[in-house]
Amino acid sequence: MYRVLVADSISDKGLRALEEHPQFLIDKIPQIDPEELKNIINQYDVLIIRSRITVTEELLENTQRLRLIARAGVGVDNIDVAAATRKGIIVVNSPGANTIAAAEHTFAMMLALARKIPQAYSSMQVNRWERSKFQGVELFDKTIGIIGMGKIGIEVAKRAKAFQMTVLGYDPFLTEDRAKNLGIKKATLDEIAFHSDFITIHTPLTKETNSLIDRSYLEKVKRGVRIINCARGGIVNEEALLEGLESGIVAGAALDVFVQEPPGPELKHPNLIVTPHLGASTKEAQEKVAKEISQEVIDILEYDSIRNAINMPDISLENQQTMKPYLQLSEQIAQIAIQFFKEAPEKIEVFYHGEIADNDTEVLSRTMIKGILSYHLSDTVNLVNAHHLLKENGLSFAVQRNASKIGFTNYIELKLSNRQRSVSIGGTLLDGIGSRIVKINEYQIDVRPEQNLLYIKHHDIPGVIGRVGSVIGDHQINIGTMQVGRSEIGGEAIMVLTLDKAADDGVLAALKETAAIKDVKLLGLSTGYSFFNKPSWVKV
Ligand SMILES: NC(=O)c1ccc[n+]([C@@H]2O[C@H](COP(=O)([O-])OP(=O)(O)OC[C@H]3O[C@@H](n4cnc5c(N)ncnc54)[C@H](O)[C@@H]3O)[C@@H](O)[C@H]2O)c1
Ligand SMILES: O=C(O)CC[C@@H](O)C(=O)O
Repeated sequence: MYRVLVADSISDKGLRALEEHPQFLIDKIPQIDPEELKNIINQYDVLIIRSRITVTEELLENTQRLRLIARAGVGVDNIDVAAATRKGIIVVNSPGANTIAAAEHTFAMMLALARKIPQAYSSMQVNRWERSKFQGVELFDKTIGIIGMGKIGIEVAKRAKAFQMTVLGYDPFLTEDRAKNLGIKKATLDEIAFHSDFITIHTPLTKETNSLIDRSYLEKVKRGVRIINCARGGIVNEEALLEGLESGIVAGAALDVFVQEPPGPELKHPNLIVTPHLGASTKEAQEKVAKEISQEVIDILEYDSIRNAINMPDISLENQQTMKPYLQLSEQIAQIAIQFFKEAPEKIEVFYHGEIADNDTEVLSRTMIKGILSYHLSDTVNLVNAHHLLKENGLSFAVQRNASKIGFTNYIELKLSNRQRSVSIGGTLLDGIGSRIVKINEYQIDVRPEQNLLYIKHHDIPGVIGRVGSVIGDHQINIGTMQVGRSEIGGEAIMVLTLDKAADDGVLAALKETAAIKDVKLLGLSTGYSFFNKPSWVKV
């Protein structure tokens, strides 16, 4: 059972799938205050929020249990994603579900601004009839500059075209071809300033976009420009905007988002219209975001399938079946390799060969890192914080990929090294047969990775195999399979056995007494695979 805290007002209809799922127990506290949240967060596996709650590092310090923060919406600027990543907590959002709502709100704001509807309404509320005071402007034949041509920017562009506006778009990822297909002109930020009658922003708040529309930008705009911000507070510098409105350079502005929400009383001007962060607030969008988030929570926790994580690579439900055996193989390769080390390795190198090299293998790499680090750090390591813990522990990491096959359709090799030693483990997935460990250092083998492997390094002389068999048999342990690999006849060789139960110290000591045996190691492997170390934290 997973416990879920819904700490914001989220559509009940959208949450239905989660509520009806037998594995999830949901508490809804939509108006929870930060102090209460801090006190109870450690009781939950999942936190679902909108933009009201700020998830800080300090809040996360109060939980060892939380594994997933789900943002019912797009912006994750109210979540300290870096702190969540360090703690191994997945952060997901629901991009796209509120795109139409935000694009329509932008248009509602633009029309209200052009026709001074809020001002006219307020005037009539005090029994005035001021027809000439509220003369507006048309959108028809005007130029609109859209900064940020992502999902919402594109929907705004389509609607602007329906109003027969000339559309200029700026986005670092907007290509000439894409602009042409959308029927708009690709422009620079300056061109948008020089030519636009309306400027609307649809970017996230980043270091680059913070105060993007500032005093110096407003010096370049066309006098009488109208500015709309339904993206994030702070992209339009609020003081510069008030100055622009006061001087008349800016004829009007519409803000749905603010540096501080709610904003202070100083953010007022007769030509400034405002809404309290309503861009995503439609019945339809709220149902959609909640439905998407519910499904994501279920998919991640029940099926290890990830779609919209901010701090994890995607692994869709569709390719889950293909990937799962590779995930398990990667983890087992790492577990074998790390058990050859007394001191931690300093360097991790991963080689992907064959068809697998053409795929996004990030999740496999993270699985190997997890397998290596959790040997010492136990279940504090997961796929989310794998890279962070790797850096924190000073290990270097490199990946090489080569689509050409080296004997197998797919081949994964992991090399761990430090100043004392270097170990390479290779594995593959054989069609219809399953996973195999096919290389240990310079030795070719063919071993099915099972829970108990016994590795023996010995001189390639007669009698060793018989001696090993009888020692293990004397200890009442059944041998499943036995594989030998040697570099040259009469030289050094290895033997890898699968055992039905783990060999105890007595077996290992007896084997070590055999003169021809140079090294003996019991390699314990996990069987079954999951992103997290579930048993330790799934509890109600
Ligand atoms: N007011 C609301 O309630 C509401 C609702 C939904 C989304 N939003 C906000 O709207 C914004 C856009 O959302 P979206 O779903 O379209 O996101 P998106 O990721 O689809 O698009 C954002 C676009 O901004 C572009 N961009 C990033 N940096 C840029 C820069 N420096 N200059 C120009 N373009 C830049 C990106 O390349 C991307 O194409 C986000 O900030 C989101 O949080 C607000
Ligand atoms: O939760 C909300 O209503 C705001 C959502 C919006 O700002 C977003 O980024 O998706």
